[in-house]
Amino acid sequence: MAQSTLDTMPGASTGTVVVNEPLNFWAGKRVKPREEKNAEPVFEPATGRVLCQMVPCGEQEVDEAIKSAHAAYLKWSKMSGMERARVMLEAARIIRERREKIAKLEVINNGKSITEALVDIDIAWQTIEYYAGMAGTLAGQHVQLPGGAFAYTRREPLGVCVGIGAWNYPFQIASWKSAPALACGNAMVFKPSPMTPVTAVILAEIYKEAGVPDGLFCVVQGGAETGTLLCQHPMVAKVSFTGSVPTGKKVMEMSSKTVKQVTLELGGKSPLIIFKDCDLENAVKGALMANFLTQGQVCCNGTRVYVQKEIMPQFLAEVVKRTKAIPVGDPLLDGTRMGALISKPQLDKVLGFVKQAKEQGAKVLCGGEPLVPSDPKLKGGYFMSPCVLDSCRDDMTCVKEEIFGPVMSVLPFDTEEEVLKRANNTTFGLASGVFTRDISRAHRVAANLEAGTCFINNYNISPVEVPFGGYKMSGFGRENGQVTIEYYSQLKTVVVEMGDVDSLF
Ligand SMILES: NC(=O)C1=CN([C@@H]2O[C@H](COP(=O)(O)OP(=O)(O)OC[C@H]3O[C@@H](n4cnc5c(N)ncnc54)[C@H](O)[C@@H]3O)[C@@H](O)[C@H]2O)C=CC1
Repeated sequence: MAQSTLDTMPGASTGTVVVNEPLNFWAGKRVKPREEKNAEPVFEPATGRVLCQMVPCGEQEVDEAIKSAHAAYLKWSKMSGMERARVMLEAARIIRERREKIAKLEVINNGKSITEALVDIDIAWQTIEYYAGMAGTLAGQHVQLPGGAFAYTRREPLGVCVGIGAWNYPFQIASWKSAPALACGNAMVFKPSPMTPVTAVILAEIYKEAGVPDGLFCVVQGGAETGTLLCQHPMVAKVSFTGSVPTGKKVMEMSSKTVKQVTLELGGKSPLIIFKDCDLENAVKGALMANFLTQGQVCCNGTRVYVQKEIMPQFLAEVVKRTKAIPVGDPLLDGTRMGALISKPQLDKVLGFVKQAKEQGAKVLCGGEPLVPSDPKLKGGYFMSPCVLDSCRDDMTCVKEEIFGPVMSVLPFDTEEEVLKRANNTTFGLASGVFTRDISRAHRVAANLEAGTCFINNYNISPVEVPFGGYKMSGFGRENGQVTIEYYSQLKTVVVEMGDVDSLF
């Protein structure tokens, strides 16, 4: 078996790691690309250096991976929930044991701070542990019918599921999708984003080491073409996708050809509403949490910050002071709180949003500029200073579109009724938040916000036990929580006659 990247990167620091191991995984091992001709460089965001080559899988490779997953599915789905749970708990244990190394590799490929990456890896093993716990609880129902007849339901897996991931949470997304899939008895073929190909294969190695049948969790590398092959493959029963709205629509359309089930976790432009009766200190902290995690590249970020007029001056003064104090730099250093954006095009796109906001009349209170850290090895990195925009209006591009970078847009409001209307005036509906000390108002606002999640007096808390997913064009289906079992399983009804057939003919 090829060496794991984790073994080849001892003492890794920013600017030193090169990944040479094959990044595909099926039939229980890393698989070299068939041909290298479409290889694309993958960059280390903190330095702009080439980290590895991503070689997309073609039709034959995708087919091999799916067939290998199907063979594993036939074995895995026959095991009891408790048997599956034991293997999954072992996988969770191994991840926990290697959390530092996995987190480091994630940072090197993604650019986020090590502090955040460690949290991501912890959430990953917790997700696997949580769904391992649920595997043994999967059960049907018994229904008594007339004349001694009865029916029962069996909760059965779907088969081979496909996971397609985004680049902002590479290892965590792979875990969020695979854990419930595997708990229910499915197999999964996962395609990471072409920009973050290096950690999903570590998860595949760990599942293998924990004892899943060969092929149960496969990784195929590639971009849109490989994703299309996965969505079109007749042996795939379900696609769970995380990414942008336009790609989500394509995934849904392609999956409809063979009536595959689909879960879509798409983008957002979530509102965070701060009332004058809030605890201001907590509201400011909440606004920072809502905007600046993972350099602002988070789908559920609360990027439209509505602040009641009376407290606007105090809010702005405090939020700007704290935003300016965020340590931006080498993401592998413990003291860093903001690393590099994912790519040069993403950085340019975000800076473009800031420029346009200024043209449309917004006031930059801080940040919004390219940043070159003093450490010379970081001079080619994709850094920018976190930005707070004031004097925003609902019709500005920065308030309407998902920026996916560290840019907070602040908007004033007068009344609850007015702010609810404005907050809901969007095609997105992933998340929302409210800060107030008035308990009735908090729940009334939560009930009236059109979004899959509402945070009261906090923001961006996503424990595995609670469902996560969107309203409106932010998608459908859920990840995490008990309900996700329903998105990775199907019910079979078995009707049992105990007497004679009462035929009408
Ligand atoms: N809501 C979220 O969590 C995310 C939102 N985004 C938004 O999307 C923008 C573009 O980022 P991308 O990574 O290009 O997002 P994307 O939506 O194009 O890509 C997400 C995943 O889908 C795959 N994919 C692309 N085209 C496909 C197709 N035709 N069929 C099947 N799979 C396909 C990609 O390879 C990747 O794995 C970002 O700037 C950001 O605004 C990006 C990532 C995550």
